[in-house]
Amino acid sequence: MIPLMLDLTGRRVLIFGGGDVGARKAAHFSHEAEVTVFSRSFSPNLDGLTIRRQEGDLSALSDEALRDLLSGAFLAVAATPDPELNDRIGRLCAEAGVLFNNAAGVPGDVIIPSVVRGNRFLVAVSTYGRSPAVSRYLRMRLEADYADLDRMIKLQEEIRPMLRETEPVQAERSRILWAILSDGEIRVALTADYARARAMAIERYLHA
Ligand SMILES: C[C@@]1(CC(=O)O)c2cc3[nH]c(cc4nc(cc5[nH]c(cc(n2)[C@H]1CCC(=O)O)[C@@](C)(CC(=O)O)[C@@H]5CCC(=O)O)C(CC(=O)O)=C4CCC(=O)O)c(CCC(=O)O)c3CC(=O)O
Ligand SMILES: NC(=O)C1=CN([C@@H]2O[C@H](COP(=O)(O)OP(=O)(O)OC[C@H]3O[C@@H](n4cnc5c(N)ncnc54)[C@H](O)[C@@H]3O)[C@@H](O)[C@H]2O)C=CC1
Repeated sequence: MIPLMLDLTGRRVLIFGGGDVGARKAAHFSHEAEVTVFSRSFSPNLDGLTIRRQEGDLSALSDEALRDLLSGAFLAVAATPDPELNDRIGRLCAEAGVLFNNAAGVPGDVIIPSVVRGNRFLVAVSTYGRSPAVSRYLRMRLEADYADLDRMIKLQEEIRPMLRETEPVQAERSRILWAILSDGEIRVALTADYARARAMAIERYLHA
């Protein structure tokens, strides 16, 4: 498995099965991709999402009809509770060259990770499918322990060009940026008052 960050704007994503799991997978994609959920029934968790719904029974569909559904899709997720049905969708995806994620059955070529997202960063966590609970646990730990991360990135983004003006030696610029990153008092200030943290960083590390 190799991690990638993909821009799915305008790409078609198909979710088969609209239960709570299908809804979570749909939410993973629907803020960017064109998501269609094909299912016999639809979880209330789908209600707030920007998706297309297509109602129907997958077991009644021929391979030909399923291939038609998949045509033009970038990625498909099988999230029905029937592993045989999910695996059949997976085989058709492999034939058609459509990326495939299986919520229950033979793993596809895509894993949906736990995601920590800020305005300025993105972290994705996987356990290779061995323990989704651990992925979730790590996600929650990262969210709790690095609540100031977005602001730290903003601070680094602001300080870097300032440093380029005042400090000609790259190794020294790097050392200063690391010192700001590991300054506990700046980290604490960042959670409460960005301007104060910024002033502290400039005072301590740029005017030294
Ligand atoms: C392989 C994978 C396939 C895929 O890509 O979907 C997969 C598969 C399976 N999950 C199962 C169970 C649970 N999954 C969750 C939650 C999440 N599952 C997610 C991803 C993945 N799940 C992929 C691997 C990710 C990795 O590599 O770590 C997350 C990260 C992302 C998301 O879904 O959005 C999201 C957490 C989001 C977050 O909160 O951050 C919980 C809830 C909980 O933990 O409370 C439970 C119940 C507890 C438990 O069983 O652990 C079962 C057994 C079903 C059964 O027993 O019937 C299977 C099937 C199997 O194992 O065969
Ligand atoms: N990958 C993951 O993250 C997780 C996977 N699972 C597994 O995912 C599966 C789905 O879980 P839930 O969403 O909770 O189940 P659910 O029973 O709530 O929802 C299943 C959905 O699939 C639809 N469906 C079932 N058969 C269909 C068919 N032949 N044609 C059209 N639609 C059909 C149903 O109408 C329903 O909307 C379960 O097997 C579960 O074990 C469970 C937890 C996490």
